[in-house]
Amino acid sequence: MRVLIVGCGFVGARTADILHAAGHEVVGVTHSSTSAERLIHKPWRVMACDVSDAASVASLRAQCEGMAEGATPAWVPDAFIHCASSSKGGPEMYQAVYVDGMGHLLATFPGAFPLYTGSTSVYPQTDGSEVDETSPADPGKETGRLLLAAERLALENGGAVARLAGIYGPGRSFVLKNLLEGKSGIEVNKGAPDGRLLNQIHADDAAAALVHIVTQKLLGIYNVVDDARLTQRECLEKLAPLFNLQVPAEKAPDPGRKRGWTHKHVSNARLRATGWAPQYSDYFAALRDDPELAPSILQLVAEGSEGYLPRAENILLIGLMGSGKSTVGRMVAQMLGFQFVDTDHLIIDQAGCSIPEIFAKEGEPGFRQRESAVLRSLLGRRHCVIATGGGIITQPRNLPLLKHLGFITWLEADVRLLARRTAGNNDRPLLRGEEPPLVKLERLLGERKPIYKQLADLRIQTDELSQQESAYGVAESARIFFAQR
Ligand SMILES: Nc1ncnc2c1ncn2[C@@H]1O[C@H](COP(=O)(O)OP(=O)(O)OP(=O)(O)O)[C@@H](O)[C@H]1O
Ligand SMILES: O=C(O)C1=C[C@@H](O)[C@@H](O)[C@H](O)C1
Ligand SMILES: [Mg+2]
Repeated sequence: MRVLIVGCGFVGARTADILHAAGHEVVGVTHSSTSAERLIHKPWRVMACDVSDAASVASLRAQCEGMAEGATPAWVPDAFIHCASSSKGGPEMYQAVYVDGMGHLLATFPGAFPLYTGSTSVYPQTDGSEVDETSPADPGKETGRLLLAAERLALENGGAVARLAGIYGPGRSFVLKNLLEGKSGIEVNKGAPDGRLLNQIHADDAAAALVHIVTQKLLGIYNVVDDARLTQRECLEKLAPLFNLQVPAEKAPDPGRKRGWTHKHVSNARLRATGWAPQYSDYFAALRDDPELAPSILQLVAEGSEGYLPRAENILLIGLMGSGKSTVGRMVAQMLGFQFVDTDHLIIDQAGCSIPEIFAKEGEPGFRQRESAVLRSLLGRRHCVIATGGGIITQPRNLPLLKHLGFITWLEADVRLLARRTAGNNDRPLLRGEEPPLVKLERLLGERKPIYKQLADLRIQTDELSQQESAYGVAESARIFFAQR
């Protein structure tokens, strides 16, 4: 199938990736040549076009036709997906991008199946009711009415509309970002004593839904939302403790909300009945199973102008194999009355086999995936001493999690000492390869040192110290660190 994807943003680019990987011919369209450049590495074609301008859309068609050289028939799309965004503009932008844009695409590609991506914000209900595609959609705001006008164009021309709920994914989650930045509240009023009902969808699931609708040419309107029925209170009461934060206070709904204040639960039953199901049934499943979601938002907050990342009251030990993370960690836990946790042990328990067996069966990538999942599962824990695996810092996605999870100590020791300490057993597959252990440890130190250094709140050179002395140093430094925060 030949598909034109107009608007290759957060959902559009993913949709193009899925279609391309499934063997479809994809042309991705962005609104300017600068935005096209950002997608230059994609395996599908990218073209620039301003959908609000009829001449620009005509030129897009000419560019598509020009793709097929010589005698082969011109490249004409079998379907197009309008998922361009007005980038937060007002009614004029909505009219230009959504309504005029849809009109230009329909006129220019008359034979193509049209899919318009709208929004569940068109349902105006404020009574907490369950809404489906047959429920009244009559938003009070002008912008909402323009979304409906664009929808009508798709429907009247034998196409489909996907009404997307609030999209989140790696790098984007307003709920978590606001919470971490201390900006969230439970928006209550008389009709919603527990705050609004949240209707959300993971970007991967949204993209999979668009692919599902377009490849099957499903007709009519489909809500694209996950399976959860979740009030703001339920969400924040579960989310805040996961990040060691207080549940935010209640507040009045913000009258300036871009798409108005609504309180309804949007049903996905119609789309589910056609065979689509979300990979992430709710937001918490995504936090657990999407390896990038939580780390990316923690990173965003850490980099943000306010830059304050909440740190949980735990102690983490990092460092090379044999540096004493497990041994010293156990002692620190005892000194402070903290619980001792070892990520390597959690991985072994969860996998039901040893680390060398995991490496043999799944390779190092399999082991690293398990290690990241174990780290995510520690979100919300406090008063723990966490001994980590020596290579946990090799995965960039683990770094914001480690930083958030607590006070980080890097245990250092001379590599010859490490080689001696680790010589006695076969639990460390990385030291049982072709390379002699000392050479391997030296190489790993070279690769990892900058990351250990960047991450550590405290470095302890342990060569001359007993295990008790190291443990005492960690415990006292952590005590001071937490007392000062
Ligand atoms: N400061 C120390 N002095 C003497 N021996 C030590 C010291 N720290 C650790 N050891 C010994 O070194 C060996 C390896 O230590 P340990 O298992 O705690 O390392 P680790 O950092 O957890 O390694 P890995 O990354 O492989 O889990 C153990 O036998 C331990 O008793
Ligand atoms: O340094 C490493 O990469 C490793 C250290 C151990 O703790 C284990 O996590 C595993 O053997 C890998
Ligand atoms: Mg260990």
